[in-house]
Amino acid sequence: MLIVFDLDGTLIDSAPDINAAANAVLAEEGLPPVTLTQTHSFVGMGAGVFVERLELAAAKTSEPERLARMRASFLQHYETAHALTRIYPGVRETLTALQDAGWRMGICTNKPISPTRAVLAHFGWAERFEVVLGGDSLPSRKPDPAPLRAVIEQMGGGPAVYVGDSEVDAETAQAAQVPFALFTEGYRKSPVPAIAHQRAFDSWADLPAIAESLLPNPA
Ligand SMILES: O=C(O)COP(=O)(O)O
Ligand SMILES: [Mg+2]
Repeated sequence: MLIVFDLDGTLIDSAPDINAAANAVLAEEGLPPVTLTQTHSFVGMGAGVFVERLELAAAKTSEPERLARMRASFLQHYETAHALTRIYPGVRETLTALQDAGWRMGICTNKPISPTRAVLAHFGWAERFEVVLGGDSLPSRKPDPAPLRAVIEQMGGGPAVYVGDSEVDAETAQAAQVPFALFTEGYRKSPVPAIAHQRAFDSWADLPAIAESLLPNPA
């Protein structure tokens, strides 16, 4: 029994730090800041797309040189951006409950792998997840199913469940043919019914039963 998690907006509420890193980059360029709500809407497709969206929102234009500068600076700020990040309520307890119930855990995120590892270490989770793939770990990233498939394969295969907060996660799970549990309190942009999912939840305490229900019935 494998359970694979998305990271930003699913296990952790990292948008306040991403927002602060984004606004530090914008300030360096003499550009106006973006709001936390705007940051929510830019997250999901990895850091490269995030900075593209950021530049366009703040400058209204895209300039290759500025974009390259902003990307490099963003990654630098991102590396240590933990102070405002919080684990969602109930996540720690639920991870322990899942482990006790025999689930093995992995992460499939579009966050670059270096800040991913840094934030996991910050929360004492450096060893918590058996396999962790970031948005730049493979040539493709979500919604391509390859990273999710790779996490499952590297964990040895078998029945798996994916847990995420976004349209991108839903699309990834569907393409990988992995049952999907949608955490509704993250950074999704669409109403819950518009996002393909098998089960939805807003309280982490509900996840163990939901995950169980998503496994294929024993023959
Ligand atoms: O960094 C992003 O764009 C999204 O990260 P996530 O895949 O963990 O939600
Ligand atoms: Mg997410």
